[in-house]
Amino acid sequence: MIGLFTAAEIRAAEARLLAALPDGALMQRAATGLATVCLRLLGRSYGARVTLLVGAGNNGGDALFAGARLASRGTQVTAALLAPERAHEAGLTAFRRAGGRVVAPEAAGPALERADLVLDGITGIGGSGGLRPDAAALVDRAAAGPALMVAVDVPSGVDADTGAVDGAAFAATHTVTFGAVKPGLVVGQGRGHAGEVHLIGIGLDEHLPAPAAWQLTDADAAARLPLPDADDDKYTQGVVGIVAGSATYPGAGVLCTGAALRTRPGLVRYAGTAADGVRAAWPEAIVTDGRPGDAGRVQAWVVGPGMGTDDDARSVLAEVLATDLPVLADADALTMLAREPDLARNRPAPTVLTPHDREFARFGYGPGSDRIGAARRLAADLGAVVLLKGEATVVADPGGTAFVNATGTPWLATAGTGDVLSGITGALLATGLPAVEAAAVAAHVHGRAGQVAAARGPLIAGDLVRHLPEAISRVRGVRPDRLPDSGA
Ligand SMILES: NC(=O)C1=CN([C@@H]2O[C@H](COP(=O)(O)OP(=O)(O)OC[C@H]3O[C@@H](n4cnc5c(N)ncnc54)[C@H](OP(=O)(O)O)[C@@H]3O)[C@@H](O)[C@H]2O)[C@@H](O)CC1
Ligand SMILES: [K+]
Repeated sequence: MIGLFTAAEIRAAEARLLAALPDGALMQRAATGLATVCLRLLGRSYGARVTLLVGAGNNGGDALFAGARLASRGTQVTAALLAPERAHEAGLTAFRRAGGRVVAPEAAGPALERADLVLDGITGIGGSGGLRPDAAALVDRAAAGPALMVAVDVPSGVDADTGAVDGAAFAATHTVTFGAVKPGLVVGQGRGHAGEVHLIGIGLDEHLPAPAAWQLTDADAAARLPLPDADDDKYTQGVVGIVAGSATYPGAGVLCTGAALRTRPGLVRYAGTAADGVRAAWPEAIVTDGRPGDAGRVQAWVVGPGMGTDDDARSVLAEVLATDLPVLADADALTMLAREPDLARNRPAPTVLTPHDREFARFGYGPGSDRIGAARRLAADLGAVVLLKGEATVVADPGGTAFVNATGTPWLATAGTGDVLSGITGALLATGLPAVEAAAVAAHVHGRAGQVAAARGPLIAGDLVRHLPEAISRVRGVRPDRLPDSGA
């Protein structure tokens, strides 16, 4: 798992490390790693053109030292200094000594128009709020040019902790970040501004606290996806119950049940008024048009997608939440829970809520630009796991542990994809995974399914269900055309 660390946590760790190192050593580590990534991206040093945007802090110092390294290898490097009298002194000396050229921001136009790569060293973890006008103007000019855009540590104008962008910000294609990945690089608007993130180790790890926020890799997700073994039967691999869809709108029931089936628990039961549609689509499911209590034993429930919000729906929701089983509540169930949050508050078994922004807002919290903070707050309030959907979906548990999903794609923003996510999550809850992990792994797999489906063309929700087996195999690192014979 990849730990995500706030600016305050990084500063505290840096302070401990700095005390043990000679002056400037840490910045040299950062600048060396930064110059190495730039050279790799440029593909050459001699004859390449690089322009630095340099602020008055240590972020500018990193850029100047990296610029010095590039200049000494034959790259033409120009630095636009936003505050010449306050630029990092040792960095500027090294830069000039290596043959770097310095210009005022107003005179940076030609250097930006000709640059192969622009290095953004305006602000890093010390930045706050929207970029000031002079910095914003420089960033705008850089964006108009043809260069590869590389951010130093954090794209300037992006909040390192939350990913919030309040005004102008550097839109990077690559971000070279030091010591640890910051949440703001992977969540909210920051994710889109950071581009590909390159982590440079500077020896911080042993000084960092235990992370409160994580990103899963494929290997982390794969380790949590159960594989059947010789002793398993259909009841030992998890039985999930689905309450979704209606007689008039069976679609949500069909998608949710299909997604649960294709996540491969032992058994999927369906209870609800979309029974005919679900039965026709999925002969593998055990279907009743009765109430959840008529469905037979399950180990987790999914309730909500397309079920409506009338009195019947409310009483079915209450019945499911009154069980001592894990429950995933989505869509119409969230609308009802926003009115009556006590139904979900502090149940004896885990509850997972999966709102998108508008559903989240009905609980009265925003979510605003701090998506991790918002998910944590609602989770703590309700004593439930909250999965806040987005391009980078956030999962938080009541204790504050959070996961930011890395596999999202904008193609997932279409009708029915939420029903699919609910089915996947419910199936994983039924296998006994801790609820916060079930939700995080489900978001990961759902995103991979989106990527697999989108690679074939514009996707609809049913494509996600069809491609789930391939997505799960890919997460496991198995190429679908090289799957071993079953039983091998
Ligand atoms: N500690 C270490 O050893 C190591 C640290 N490292 C590096 O240091 C970075 C942190 O450096 P830092 O603390 O100096 O802050 P930094 O990110 O340069 O920002 C301060 C500057 O931003 C400016 N500014 C602020 N808001 C602004 C706005 N809205 N719009 C415009 N400007 C704004 C602010 O202006 P001022 O308020 O002073 O006028 C000041 O000039 C870190 O991200 C990493 O890159 C690495 O080398 C590893 C070793
Ligand atoms: K920066």
